[in-house]
Amino acid sequence: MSVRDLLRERVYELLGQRAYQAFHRGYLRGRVQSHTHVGDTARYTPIQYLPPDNNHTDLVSSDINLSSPRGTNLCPNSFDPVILGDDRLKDIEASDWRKVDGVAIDSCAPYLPALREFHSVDVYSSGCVVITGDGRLVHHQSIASSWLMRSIRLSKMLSNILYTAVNLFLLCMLQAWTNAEFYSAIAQMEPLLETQKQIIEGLDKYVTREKKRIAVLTSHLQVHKAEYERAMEDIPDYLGDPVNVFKLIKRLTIDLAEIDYNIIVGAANIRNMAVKREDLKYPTTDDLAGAAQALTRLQNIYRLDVRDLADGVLSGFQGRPLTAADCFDITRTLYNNTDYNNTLAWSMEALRKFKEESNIEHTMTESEIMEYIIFSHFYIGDVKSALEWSNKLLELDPDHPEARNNILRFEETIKEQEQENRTEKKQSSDVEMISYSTKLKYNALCRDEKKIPSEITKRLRCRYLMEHHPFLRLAPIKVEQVYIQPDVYVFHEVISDEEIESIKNLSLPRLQRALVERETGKREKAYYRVSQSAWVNSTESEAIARLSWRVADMTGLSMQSAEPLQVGNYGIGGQYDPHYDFSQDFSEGVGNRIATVMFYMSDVALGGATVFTELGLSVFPIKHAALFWMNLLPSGEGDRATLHAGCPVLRGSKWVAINWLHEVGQELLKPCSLDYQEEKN
Ligand SMILES: O=C(O)CCC(=O)C(=O)O
Ligand SMILES: [Fe+2]
Repeated sequence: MSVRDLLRERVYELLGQRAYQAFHRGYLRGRVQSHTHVGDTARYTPIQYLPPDNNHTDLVSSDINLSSPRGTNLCPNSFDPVILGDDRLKDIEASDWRKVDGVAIDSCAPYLPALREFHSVDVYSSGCVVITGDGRLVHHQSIASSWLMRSIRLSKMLSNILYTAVNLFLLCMLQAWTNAEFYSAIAQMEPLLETQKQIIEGLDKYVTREKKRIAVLTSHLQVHKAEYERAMEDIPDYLGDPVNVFKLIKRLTIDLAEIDYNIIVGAANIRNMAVKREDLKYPTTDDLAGAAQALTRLQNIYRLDVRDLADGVLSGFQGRPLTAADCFDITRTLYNNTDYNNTLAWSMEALRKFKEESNIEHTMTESEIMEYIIFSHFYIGDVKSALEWSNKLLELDPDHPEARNNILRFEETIKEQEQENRTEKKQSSDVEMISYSTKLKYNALCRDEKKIPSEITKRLRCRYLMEHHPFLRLAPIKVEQVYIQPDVYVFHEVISDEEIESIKNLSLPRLQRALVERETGKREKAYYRVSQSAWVNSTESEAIARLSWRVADMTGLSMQSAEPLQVGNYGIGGQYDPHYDFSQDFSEGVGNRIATVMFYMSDVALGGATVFTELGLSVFPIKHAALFWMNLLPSGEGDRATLHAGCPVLRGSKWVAINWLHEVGQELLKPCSLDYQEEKN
């Protein structure tokens, strides 16, 4: 097949009947080009087919991008045929240069769909030259320019829509935020994986679209640069060539329109991304703060090295290391929480990792990390170190806008401090609810470091409980005594897998951040109780009703005044600081909480012990078991030896179900066939 035949065939294929006729009528000349594909952008290198009689063959751009803005390559093949014959050029020069009044045809239609959509003219195609329905050739600048105008209007419209979409999105998120908290319960985290899945899918599509778009823009950029360089070599010579003039105009009209269109498409892509998010659940900055605090809690209680944590090592478990960006995000969150000691530790890690990750493009800079180091030093009260780091910062970034001022400020502060002979240590804003010695005991017990005295351990017994119900004669309960006076028991295998599942399922949709009662009587969130809980009633499910009977059998107490079952789930770092279960005020109605029965509905891979700080007792969760103790002395007064806590979960998820039994109904009963603990003097 001759090149000309090939050309004819391609013209027909690409441009359809009308163009084919035009071609035959001699309106079209062309040349076949070889091509290579770079991504989605085809680059064209002319091969020789130059009709000997035609002096204007160079009019064809040799570097045209054929990708459509919507990502479909409308012209995947190597054809770029719109060449004006001499006679047609004359036509154009004479009159119709800027007029379009019919059907346009040419080689390639990068923004054909847009033209179709935004123009009432039936545009078949577009390009540097169009052939009108009656066979006239016109430069289609008029299409391009009116389209440009529309693009501007459209882009304004799009940005308005985008703005509204973002607002809507934020509104929806706000609505979701009002009742959702994620970090405080592992069970709440699962929907976030669905969110992540949706983000992956949306982002994947978005990135693919954007890559195509950027490829188009990149290709334009390259053409612009190359032509500009060529022009700069000899401007009069370049502009003296009419072909160059034409091409320059073309680039600044049609090509520019395409560039503009691609930018608008980018905005539309973003809008589509945002809209998809409405139905999903998103954590908030409070969750981020909670998760960062959880990490520092684990660090403090389990004596974890920040460096280990940053490298993903959790008490010997090798997990995923954190990146410099992760460490920096933790740094910022802690700083916002005014936790300057931990900010310092994490900013140092961020800096270390930043230097290690020299091959990664970071969104933060080394200077920014150093700023956090400087200010955490300053707020801790170590102004000398703040000064030292400010000097380092200035060395790194001599134009840093703040460094010099900070140095002056720190130098002055140091002088003042020396004069006053004092150093001001700023404290973290957290108010400790428990004494420092209790905190230390709590931490040690969480690490399982304390041992109960041998005079207690040697008296502890394990036995089968059979006496409270005839049924127990057939299936006695295994009771392990873990402390004496106050008596603390573990009942083994007292809740089945089916019961656990049914209770979890019932409570899952109701889980909410657990609250604590303030002195004012108001129930509020508190950093010292980080978990989520839900109340479930024995009338709601057979499993709960059964459990309630079992509690009565196990303890020998009445359930007459018991509270509904409280189901709790802890997230990573979730905990409950040392507290009493009894109320310290006079309790009316059903009386005070006389006893606690806590079912463990999960094992916990690491951490999560229930600890009694006054007793030196740590009980690690064993799935299917229940912990039982009496909170009140026989006098009805609260037993302060029952001060207890739930340690932070270091790895895994902790599920508990707690029954608090009240005084009313117990008058004639004795618990567990054992005596109340002795009243202490
Ligand atoms: O989770 C724990 O181990 C203790 C929980 C507790 O003491 C409570 O919820 O009152
Ligand atoms: Fe408790």
